[in-house]
Amino acid sequence: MERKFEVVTRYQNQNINLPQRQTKHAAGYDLEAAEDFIVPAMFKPNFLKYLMPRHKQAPNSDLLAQVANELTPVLVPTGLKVKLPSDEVLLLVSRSSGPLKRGLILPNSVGVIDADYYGNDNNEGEIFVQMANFWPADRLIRKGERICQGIFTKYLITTDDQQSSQQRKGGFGSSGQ
Ligand SMILES: O=c1ccn([C@H]2C[C@H](O)[C@@H](COP(=O)(O)OP(=O)(O)OP(=O)(O)O)O2)c(=O)[nH]1
Ligand SMILES: [Mg+2]
Repeated sequence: MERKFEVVTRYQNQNINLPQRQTKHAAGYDLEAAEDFIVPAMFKPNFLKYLMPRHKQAPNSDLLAQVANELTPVLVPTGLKVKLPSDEVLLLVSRSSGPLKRGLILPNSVGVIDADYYGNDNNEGEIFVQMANFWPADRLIRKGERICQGIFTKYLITTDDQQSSQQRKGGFGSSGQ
């Protein structure tokens, strides 16, 4: 059974590089952003004063809505999908330089790319990297910037596992809350 990255249809002919390992024994395949993308700052100075406990006035609801909107992590497109043997998973993890040099983190800690995500009816199995930026200024990620690394591994199931044939229909909450 194959294990390989492929470019999704909507990014064909757009100079998407397939992930590579950087050194002979590197465990991670570095994934690049498929386009320029802004990761908004999580903590904007003008928001912080409203979130501080000593602030006396009730927070303005418009501002709170704006804060909630802007604090939402973004999904950075990679333009990639991954074909996997059915007993394997691709884990997206941070590069150690991400938080240190760019203020960028994966707010979901580890992105889990399931084998049955590949080719799903909803989005073809396109991999997105969930990102947040803890520096106080918005951050422009450039197309081609290496934003995380993917680690292939096997997963185990319980001896009395009940799952049989449920088809995956997408990601990011497709199976419900
Ligand atoms: O960083 C990520 C995490 C997930 N996914 C895709 C692949 C994965 O197979 C699917 C579902 O991920 P997960 O099971 O972690 O999320 P969920 O919230 O449980 O969604 P669902 O209900 O669709 O399983 O979303 C990504 O593209 N990037
Ligand atoms: Mg899930």
